[in-house]
Amino acid sequence: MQVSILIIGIVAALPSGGLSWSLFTPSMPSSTSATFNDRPRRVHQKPVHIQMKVKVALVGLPNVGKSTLFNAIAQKSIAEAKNFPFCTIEPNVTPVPIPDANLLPLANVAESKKALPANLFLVDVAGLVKGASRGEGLGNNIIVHVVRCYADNDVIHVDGKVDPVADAEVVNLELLLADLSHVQRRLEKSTCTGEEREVLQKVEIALENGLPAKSIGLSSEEMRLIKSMGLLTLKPVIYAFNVDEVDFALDREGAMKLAESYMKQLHYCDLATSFFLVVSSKFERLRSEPVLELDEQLSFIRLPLLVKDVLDLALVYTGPGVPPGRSQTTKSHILASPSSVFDLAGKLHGDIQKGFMHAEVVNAAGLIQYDTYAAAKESGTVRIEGKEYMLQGGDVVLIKWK
Ligand SMILES: Nc1ncnc2c1ncn2[C@@H]1O[C@H](COP(=O)(O)OP(=O)(O)OP(=O)(O)O)[C@@H](O)[C@H]1O
Ligand SMILES: [Mg+2]
Repeated sequence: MQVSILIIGIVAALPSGGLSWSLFTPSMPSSTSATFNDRPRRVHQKPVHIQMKVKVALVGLPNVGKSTLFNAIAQKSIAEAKNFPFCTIEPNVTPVPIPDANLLPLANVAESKKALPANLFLVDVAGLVKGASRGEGLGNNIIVHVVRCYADNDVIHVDGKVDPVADAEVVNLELLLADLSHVQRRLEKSTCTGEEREVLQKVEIALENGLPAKSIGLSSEEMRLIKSMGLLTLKPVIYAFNVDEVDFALDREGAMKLAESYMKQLHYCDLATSFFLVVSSKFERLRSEPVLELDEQLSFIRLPLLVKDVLDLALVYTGPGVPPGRSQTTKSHILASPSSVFDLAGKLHGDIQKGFMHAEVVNAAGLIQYDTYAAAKESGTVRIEGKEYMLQGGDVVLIKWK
């Protein structure tokens, strides 16, 4: 079995509009920093409504390593990853747990038998090629665009040579064209009127000029009007530059710098809402259990964490406080943002929402200071909230219902 690495670094567009290094490899100097100053900055646009089931699509040219990365992140050999283009035809989907340092301590406090992390759903789609825009990635919340950087001559490249920027642009253009044809089809319909038509006309002009829809700074109201179309270029993008594992092991900083320079050369890309990682997807040291805790050795698990940050997902917990014997599980949930405690009750069970009386709420970090839920309650750390209470990330919730 080959022992190899997959290490990730990120240059992320911060909500402030600036770009800064955020590196997770311990050997990288924390002072490393870079800013893209050569493009106009736009305000980071967060998606307004997130589904409970968060889907992450891996897109890219054929044979760039999407399925290999999919298997590495899922820690299972699910997708066939072989050295020939269009190996993947039907999409593969797998749940991927979001690593969460709070979950096991909370399960201890709750005396739960099981700890269930919140999952993202990773979707490995067929390779995209020039002129074949079919809207892959529709229905997903975020796109992870896998770009081949590894040079291995034995692995076939659809265009005969490895050129990360040219490859990424082919895919970006395909995403733009898929949206353009989608928007134009909608505009042809007589039912497309008023404000919706105005927004789509704006989007059409942007797309015709090679600009992703998200780059034009649509308001939340405008986003809402066209949300059901699921336009690809409105979704946040994480570029995953898939590099040779040996090169990356020898010079991580060099690989990061190179990836950063690729980002700067992209045209059909909105840098303000784009993020990148450097990965070496040929990671074959699979585990039998999903990875729940952060582990620097297995730093590919940073991808789910980055997705969580980019989509601004809040995690809340249930389980602690339920009398031992009744609940066996401490569970983490991804919330649509913003969500009330009443919404969460509905997600748990219709009867719990129907019979909702009040909720006990405590912050996870506060609760794990105590040995038991009862001790936290006695100390006054646990609050009582009504159904309008808007949940905060890190809330531990016990719903009282009749
Ligand atoms: N970092 C890497 N270094 C070297 N080889 C790699 C790397 N990542 C993937 N490969 C190899 O590239 C080939 C294609 O990988 P994979 O099947 O994952 O691509 P894919 O993008 O899913 O392709 P398709 O679109 O055809 O389904 C495989 O032989 C895989 O082992
Ligand atoms: Mg594949």
